[in-house]
Amino acid sequence: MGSPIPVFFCAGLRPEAKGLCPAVPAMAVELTKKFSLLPPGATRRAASEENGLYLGLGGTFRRCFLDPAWIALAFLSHRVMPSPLKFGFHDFLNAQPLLVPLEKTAREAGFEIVKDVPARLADRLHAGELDLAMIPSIEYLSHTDRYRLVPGACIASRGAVDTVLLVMRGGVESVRTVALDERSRTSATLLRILFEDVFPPEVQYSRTHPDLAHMMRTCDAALVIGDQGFSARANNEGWTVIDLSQRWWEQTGCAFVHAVVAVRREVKLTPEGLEVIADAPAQGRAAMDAIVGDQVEKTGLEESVVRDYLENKILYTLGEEEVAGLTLFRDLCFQKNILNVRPELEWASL
Ligand SMILES: C=C(O[C@@H]1C=C(C(=O)O)C=C[C@H]1O)C(=O)O
Repeated sequence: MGSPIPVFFCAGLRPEAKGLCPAVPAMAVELTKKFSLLPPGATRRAASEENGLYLGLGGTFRRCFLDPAWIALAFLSHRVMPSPLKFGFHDFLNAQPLLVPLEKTAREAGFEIVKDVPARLADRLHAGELDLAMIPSIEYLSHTDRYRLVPGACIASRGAVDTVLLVMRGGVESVRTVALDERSRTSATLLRILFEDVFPPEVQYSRTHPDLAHMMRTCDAALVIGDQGFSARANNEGWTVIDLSQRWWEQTGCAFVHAVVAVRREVKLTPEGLEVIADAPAQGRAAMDAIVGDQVEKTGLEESVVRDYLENKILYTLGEEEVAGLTLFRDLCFQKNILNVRPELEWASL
């Protein structure tokens, strides 16, 4: 039977929904919300039945049939079925091996995927508009009082990542202005950690739209992340390009964790929810050929580039080495007064 039942139940047991009733706006809203849990076709099935009760659908009511046996089942499933949790995720190329499997399993795990760029996801999670999200790791570290870390999945790298790039017109000593990709929080912080003592002290930072040509016209250097990183190397006008993850690796010998899944402390994850997140890296690996094929078509990049990036450059499992890298990043942020406390990493559990 599955998830359609609660909707029938809601409609059926409300006195105002019985018979050929007029639309009751409040009820329509409630039912419409529940529809996000319905598998495709359920509403059509409901609407095509004869001789029954009326079901709210997008502000109107349609006739549907209600079997008494469904009522009992519906009663039980209705009681245990929560509204979907809003799960924010960025849509960069690097996220696809997690996003593709998560989008497949989201509904049954009780998630609704919401896409945005990393910095906006962080703001939306902070505002309570999202329940959990893949956010820049510095955002998790800055708000450990409000979030817990979800085990299993992350966006990390060990050595060159190819897409977190500092682009400079001249040498580091001549950098006075740096344009920061406005979608980034972690890499902007990593730049400070790696280059604060190397850039001249008067260096000024500004957040801008990630258009490298414009950034380089208006500033001496630019920080770009995500898919724009690929064009930064291709359209290089004699600029110096430094891979920040490679630099981090050379200086620390540690993995770097760019983004993590954080859940608001007041949000309870279900065992299924935790499981699909922890399982996403393996599911992504299993579906890699199809993901690479789709992304080659979507991005126009060479297959070898996409495959190397997704299979070798980006790491998706939040394992021990990634946690060690995240912990070191936290400690350095604390030393540099970017964090004013040195927070413990606290995990989301059942
Ligand atoms: C590796 C990358 O990591 C990204 C860097 C982020 C940041 O700087 O805040 C956020 C999400 C990550 O996906 C990349 O986008 O190239």
